[in-house]
Amino acid sequence: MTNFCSIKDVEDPAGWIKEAIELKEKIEKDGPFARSGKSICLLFFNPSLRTRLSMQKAAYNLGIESFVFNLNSEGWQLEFGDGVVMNGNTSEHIIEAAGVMSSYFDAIAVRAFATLTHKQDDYQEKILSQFVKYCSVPVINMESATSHPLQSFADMITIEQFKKVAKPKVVLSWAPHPKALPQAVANSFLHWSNRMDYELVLTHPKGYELDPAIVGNARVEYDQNKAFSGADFIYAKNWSAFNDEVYGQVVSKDESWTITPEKMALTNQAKFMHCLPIRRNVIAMDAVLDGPDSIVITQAGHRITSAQMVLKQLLNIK
Ligand SMILES: NCCC[C@H](NC(=O)CCC(=O)O)C(=O)O
Ligand SMILES: NC(=O)OP(=O)(O)O
Repeated sequence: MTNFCSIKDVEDPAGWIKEAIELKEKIEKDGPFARSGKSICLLFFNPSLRTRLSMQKAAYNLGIESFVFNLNSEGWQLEFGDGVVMNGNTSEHIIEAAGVMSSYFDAIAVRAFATLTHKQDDYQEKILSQFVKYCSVPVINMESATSHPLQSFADMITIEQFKKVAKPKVVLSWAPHPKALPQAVANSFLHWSNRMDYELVLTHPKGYELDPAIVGNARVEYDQNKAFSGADFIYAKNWSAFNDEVYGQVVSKDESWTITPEKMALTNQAKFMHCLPIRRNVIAMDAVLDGPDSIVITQAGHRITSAQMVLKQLLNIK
């Protein structure tokens, strides 16, 4: 594996889940690895709590030094265009920035959210692909325009930990949000769960259809109550519209889609999941988040489990 940018970089997701749990258990038993002499740069164009801290903790557990760089507030404004006359606001080209950082570190991890205004740039992964192109060391996706594989890998580890039947019913449900959010988490969740042996259902209001190529074998059910019936896992997430004419827009804030205890009662005592951060009483009610079936904290804990596996593989840590 040369990069970790999407599920395409992972041949055997089920094998990875197993190995990630073994690695977690080994670290819990034996403590952190000895210093490896390796180092990683965590580059953020957007805010983060879990991704930043879980990557740093995973690096610490593997004896890797991590350096955080909040590029928007602390770095030069980067230029990504080819052949641009740089007499405007951008001070440094990705060509030099990536070249220099590759000479300092053994891997570069990047968080760069979708623009939500330029669909083509977003779905061609304009920013992440430029890092892949110009970095000479592995690149790790810490949530790009269209995917968040570290999150989905953690989500699959969590489902495997909590599932009570061999083939659980897993429901990805849209929920309302005041702001326009990316499709990355939902896309990645579909990428990964399509590779698992799940009964996969996607539910959202009309107008929130996702890329059909990514939806894959998930069954789309526009009636949220029907989707929830008999579910073993409810994964809530908001995303903005994908369709061309309304790309990146909030086309509905329908409050009837908020996850309530009444809706959870339709399920097979489903576990409640969300990638966090979550808007309480908008995405899901307090009673759901504070109830016994919410596993969001364990899920966030597995961000370390997944990050450890990715770093160990990419940096060849023994
Ligand atoms: N990395 C996890 C989610 C990040 C982002 N959420 C957000 O921007 C929420 C912001 C807010 O609630 O104000 C998203 O949906 O892709
Ligand atoms: N779930 C997730 O990626 O959280 P952060 O945005 O806080 O990193």
